[in-house]
Amino acid sequence: MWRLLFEFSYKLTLLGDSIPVFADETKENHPHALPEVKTELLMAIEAWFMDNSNEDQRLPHHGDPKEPVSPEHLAELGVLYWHLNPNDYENDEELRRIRKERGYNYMDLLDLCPEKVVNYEEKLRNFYTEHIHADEEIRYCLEGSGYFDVRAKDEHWIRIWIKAGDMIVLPAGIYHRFTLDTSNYVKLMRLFVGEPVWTAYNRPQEDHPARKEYVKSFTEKVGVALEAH
Ligand SMILES: CSCCC(=O)C(=O)O
Ligand SMILES: [Fe+2]
Ligand code: NI
Repeated sequence: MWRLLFEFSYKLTLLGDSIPVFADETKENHPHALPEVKTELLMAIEAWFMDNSNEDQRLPHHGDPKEPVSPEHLAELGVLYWHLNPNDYENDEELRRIRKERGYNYMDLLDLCPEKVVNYEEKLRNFYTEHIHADEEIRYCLEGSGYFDVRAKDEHWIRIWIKAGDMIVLPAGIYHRFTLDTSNYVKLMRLFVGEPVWTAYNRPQEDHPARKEYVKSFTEKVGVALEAH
């Protein structure tokens, strides 16, 4: 049953444009507007404000009460999202179109497990150290799951749960970090424009051009508090 629903929602996304799927956008701007229940199926990504506890980073860290974050809110921070079919990524027209439109001509696969990654523990520690990049960070989850945390207004962390089929773009200059969840495994496709540069600049980076540009582009909507970061 759920598998059917999933496949249905995936087919619906194929009907859409190759822009990120947002619930409101689907409802209001498109001629093929979908009823509420189907719209919810399109909102495959789950995101929420994190609590402040120092417990295991691989736990969900929901607030009490839970505070979900919408795809529109993520878009205001410059975070983009698509849901694709992870079982056929080699022939996926939707992926091809996104890559073409956004110039993502480089791609590789990262299997995040101790057997396949040199300095596994150290890499995981670095991923979870708050940082920025000079370019977009584009990740497409093919298997497993994990958390991307991004900084929002007033120093709050938003936790984005990516699972198979979720593709996200973090804009250049956004403070973020990554951790595995309790499933302890993720397989990611990494995309890039041109020769990849994975350099991470740990916070603080207020004078980094990408940071300045990010603050300039995204403060209007998220408020002046971001400037203090
Ligand atoms: C495992 S990919 C996510 C980690 C990260 O932020 C990065 O690679 O820069
Ligand atoms: Fe990163
Ligand atoms: Ni559409």
